[in-house]
This record gives sequence, structure tokens and C-alpha cells, in this order.
Amino acid sequence: MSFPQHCPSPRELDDLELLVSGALAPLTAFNEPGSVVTLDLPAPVREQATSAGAVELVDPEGLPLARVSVPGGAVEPLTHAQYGPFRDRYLTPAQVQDQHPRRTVVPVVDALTEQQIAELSGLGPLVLLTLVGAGTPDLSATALIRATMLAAQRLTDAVVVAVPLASHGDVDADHALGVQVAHNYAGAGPVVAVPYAADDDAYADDIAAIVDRDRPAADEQGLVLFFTGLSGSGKSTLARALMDRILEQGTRTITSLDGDVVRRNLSAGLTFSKADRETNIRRIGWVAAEISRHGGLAVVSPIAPFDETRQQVRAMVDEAGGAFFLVHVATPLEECERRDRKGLYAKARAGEIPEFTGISSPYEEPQDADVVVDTTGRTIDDALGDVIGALAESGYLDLRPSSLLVEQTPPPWLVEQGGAPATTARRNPVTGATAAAQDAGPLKVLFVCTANICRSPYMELTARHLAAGDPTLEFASAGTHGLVDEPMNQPMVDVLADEVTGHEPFRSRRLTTAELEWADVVLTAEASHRQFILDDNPALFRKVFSLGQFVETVGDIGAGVHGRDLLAAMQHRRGPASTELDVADPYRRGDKAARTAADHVDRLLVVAIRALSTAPKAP
Ligand SMILES: Nc1ncnc2c1ncn2[C@@H]1O[C@H](COP(=O)(O)OS(=O)(=O)O)[C@@H](OP(=O)(O)O)[C@H]1O
Ligand SMILES: Nc1ncnc2c1ncn2[C@@H]1O[C@H](COP(=O)(O)OP(=O)(O)O)[C@@H](O)[C@H]1O
Repeated sequence: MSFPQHCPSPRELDDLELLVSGALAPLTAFNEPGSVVTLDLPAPVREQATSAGAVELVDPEGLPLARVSVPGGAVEPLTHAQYGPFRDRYLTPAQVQDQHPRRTVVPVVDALTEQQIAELSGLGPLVLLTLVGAGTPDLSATALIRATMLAAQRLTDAVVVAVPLASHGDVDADHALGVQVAHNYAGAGPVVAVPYAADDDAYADDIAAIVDRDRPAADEQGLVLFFTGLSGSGKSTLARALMDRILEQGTRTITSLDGDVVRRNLSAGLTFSKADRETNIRRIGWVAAEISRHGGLAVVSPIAPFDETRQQVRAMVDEAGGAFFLVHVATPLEECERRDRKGLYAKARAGEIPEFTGISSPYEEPQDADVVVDTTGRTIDDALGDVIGALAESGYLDLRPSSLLVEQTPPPWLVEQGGAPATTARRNPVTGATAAAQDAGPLKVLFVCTANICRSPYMELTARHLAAGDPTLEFASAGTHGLVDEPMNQPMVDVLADEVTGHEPFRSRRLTTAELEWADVVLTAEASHRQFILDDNPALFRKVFSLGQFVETVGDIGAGVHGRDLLAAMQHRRGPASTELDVADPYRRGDKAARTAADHVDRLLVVAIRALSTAPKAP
């Protein structure tokens, strides 16, 4: 009997390994009622598996790992994974009890701080059980194992064991699985949780280096620049011009995957049917994702007419740790057809080319483009400027010579500048509302950092202190991954100026759409926070700045422009949110780092508050 083969998702592969190793015992099968340990099969595979009675699960290279009964979910192991970094650390519960009996098991999900290591040192022989698996947040599996190995070196007798416990997107269920796994590894021995990290706790330098290196800055990440649009829209032209700029700058090498060129090579023989187009784009996506995995830059420019396939490419790049930047070259069909550089539209209209995009085959407009460029009636340089500007904004790649930062023609909502009667009502750059509706009331400033316990609360409290009752300004703060209702981190409280403390106790908040809507301007501690916000809310790019970027831009614009006028002027003179302007994260880096962050914020806020305030100044 032959069984259909299927390569499961990374989460399902991790679950399979744990089901087979006994780490999830008493659970040993997929799809038990109420369990999050599920196996989803595509409909055709499920149909075949149901009639054959089982499916054979294979790893991404096609190695059969297990046979799983269908229906049902009982697992019969065939072989187990043999490769992967730190494979020798991936032990089963039975191996741990055999090789390291009667040890205390400590589940580890994050790098250990100095204080945590000190507290663990009193517990006797340990198994540090690093829970690494698909979709778990924070550190990558290899970084967590490496950081835990360094922690183990500081303990007298600790071994590091890796368990690929994946995230199932259900906090309670994942917690219950973690507890179960730890007890299975401990057997009759004790399980002890990692002690809570105190506010002033810090990583040892070598562990801090691993944590820092695990998340490269945006401009050091692999990058896929994906141009999509109709034939003749200008994808290849813009992609080529952009590549010239990148080569001229000389900081990165590029791999180009142009639509036409790919079809002559990688995708030779494919047609323009929907299925073949999808195959073509997935091939391009796969190659581009691999390039990004190694920090490379891929510029791709196929039509890519289907949203689902573009999303698949985005996911592939994401999985590879690269950044995905989508350029929609939105030149309308009429203009593309007017250009008809290759004479293809005429042939398509004459029925000589079937399934021609825009004529007899659909083009699904992207809703998730990072920049939309209509090239109609514009020079190539001008259109390219939109792409270069958006790229610089994203923090991934800054190709702008400083002269490009200043636009020559003021936009319509700036026309009333300089006291001349306005010919066009000035519009709020963010909402588009007219001046009368929007300019009333204080300017609302939202500070954002990661957890809303160190930098952003310090900014909020210090800004309020500096503004000293200024009725034209209001302040709030929140965290992109904000802890909810936590007090401010003690080392940051300690460095608040004396006059600032003594207010109502601060409680942390997680950033939501409501806060973003409330704010007139959002100032983030790091460029990455800004990017985090823009990833989900690209339309907000006009009002979200890193604090350092904001202050640099204030310097470029000069004194004399304040409040909403300043925000409007900034739209056309904003510098890049480069990571050098970040306020460094002091969390768990000790008192000195808190002092450094506070001093940095103080310097920036003095400028920012003066610039944002429209209150009459004391003479
Ligand atoms: N039926 C049909 N529809 C669209 N395009 C066609 C077709 N037949 C040939 N061509 C030429 O092939 C180029 C598009 O190939 P792509 O690989 O980019 O298309 S797709 O993404 O797979 O849909 C496209 O090149 P560009 O003009 O550079 O976009 C066309 O020149
Ligand atoms: N602003 C512009 N940006 C890009 N292309 C433009 C622009 N204005 C005119 N064109 C012309 O449009 C055509 C676009 O063709 P191409 O770049 O091959 O498109 P695609 O790769 O999308 O099929 C070229 O002949 C190009 O010179």
C-alpha cells in the first residue's frame, strides 16, 4: 500500500518530534479532541490519505519521518530528524533521565540574567530545558541555546537540553504544554521556574552580545524589493534605475530577478495560466527569500498579479528573516497600453495572446504595498524618488543624497505659509481634515518604546515636566509589546529628575489603534518601533517619527516653525529614521545604561518640546 506524502508546517514538524519523543505524553497523537496539537492536510492529500488509511509526513528534503493514520492521528515513527544546529542537544525525556538522572529541570524561554543565574546556582545539578520551536517569540532557537550554554558555564553543574516546543497561538494551551513537557523531562525530579528577573537585573556582556546580534538593525537585514504591476507599467525600468543607485552607493550587492529574464531561465517553459504564474512567482519568492536569509538584497520585478501568491512570497521572506518591501507600480492600464513597448497589448486585443494581464487575465491590486507609484506623465527619476523616499522611511535602505530631502515645490496644504492669504485650505497632513477642524485643541504627543516601562514612560513624564503646564501640548506613552499595568522600571525611576517624580504612579500600556488615532505625532525610542507601527499602519507614516529623527529634522527646518505648522513642514524635510539616532534600550542593562538613556532623552526632549509648543514664550 502506498501512502500520499506531505511536508507539514514548521509548527507541525515540531509537534511531530515531541509526539514521537514522548515529550508531550500522555499525548502521543495528532488531532485529539480539544488539543492544539493538530495536523492539517490540504484537501487532495486528505482525500488520498483517507482512502489509503494514512499519510506519510516528510521533512522539507523529502525524508519520511512518520506515518500518521487518517482519520485518527496516531503516529508511527519512521525515522527522526538528524540535522540542524545543536542537534546533539535535542534529547528525549528518556535520554535525559538516563544520561542526567535526578536533576532539577528548569524550563528556559529567554536569555538568563546575571541575577537569575546567581539564584539558579543554589539549586544543585540542573537541566536547563530551552524551549525552542516554531513561532516562539523573542530569541531565535540558536541564540537561545547559545545564550543558555553561556549561562550553564557560570553554573557548577548544568546541562543544556533543547526541546522544539512550538507556539500554537494560544497562551493558555501553550503554557499547559510547557508544564507537561517540563514534567516529562523531569520524571520524578523537581521542576523549578526561572526566578523572576528584577528590574535592575542585567545580562552578562557575552550573553547581551548574543541577544543584540540576534536581531540585526533594519538596514543590516536581508531585503527583497518586490515590484509588481501590469506589463509596461515601469517595473523593470524603475527596478533597473534603483539597482544603479544601489551600485553607485556601493554598500550592498544585488541579485536581480526580472520577470522577463526569469521566464527565459528559472521558469523557462511555464505558460501564463494561473497555475503556472503562481509557480513562477513562488520560484522567484523562494530564491529571493534564500538571498535574504544571508543578508543579501534581491530586486524582483514580475507582474505577480495574484494577491495570495504575493502573500506567500512575503511569508517565505519573513520566515527567512529578511524584510519584504512591496512596490506597486500602479500605472493605469490605458497608459501601459498606450506605451505598448513590446506590441503585446495590440496582440492581446486582437486575441492573439490569450490570458493577457489586464486584458483577459486579472490583476489584483495590492492592499499592502509599501509604496504605490503611478509613472504616468512623470520622468523615471521623479517616479524613482517615491521609491527611494519610502525605502529610506522604512529604515531598510537609505539611498538619499541629502539634497533629495528637500522638495522643490511646496504641497498645497503648505501654501498659506508666510502670512500670504491661503489659496488652498491647509490640510492636516495626517488625517486630511481641514485646518479649522483639526487645529483646535492641544497637540497630542504619543511616546512609544517596547514595553512601556523604561524609555517611553520616562519620555512622557519628562516631557510633561518640561512643558510645565503648557496648554498647547498633551502627552501619553505606550509599548509596541507593552506590558499591561506594570510600574515603571526602577532604574529609570531612579534617574527621573527629582521634580518629575511624586506624580501619580505610572502604569504601563500596550499600544493600540486608539492611541495611534489619538496622537497628532508619535515619537518612538527606536527606528524599529516606528517600523513596527508602520508595518501595520503604513498610512500613518506622516506622523510617526523616531524621537532622534524628529529632533534632527527640527534642526534642519530651523527655529520659528512650531506645533502643527512644524509637523506639516516636516513632511517634506524629514531625515531618515536611522538606527544611530535610536535611544538605546536600558532594560536589564543596569543603572549606567538607564542614566545614558535618560541623558539622551533629556537632550532630545528639550528640543522637541520647544518645537512642538505653540504657547506664547516668556520674553
Ligand atoms: N499572457 C501574458 N500576460 C502577461 N504578460 C505576458 C503574457 N505573455 C507574455 N507576457 C510577457 O511576460 C512578461 C510577464 O511575465 P511575468 O513572469 O512577470 O508574469 S507573471 O508574474 O508570472 O504573471 C511580461 O513582461 P513585462 O512587460 O516586463 O511585465 C510580458 O512581456
Ligand atoms: N516615469 C516612468 N517610470 C518608468 N517607466 C517609464 C516612465 N515613463 C515612461 N516610462 C516607460 O515605460 C516603459 C516601461 O516598461 P518596463 O519598465 O519594461 O515595464 P514593465 O517591466 O512593468 O513591463 C518603458 O518604455 C519606460 O521608458
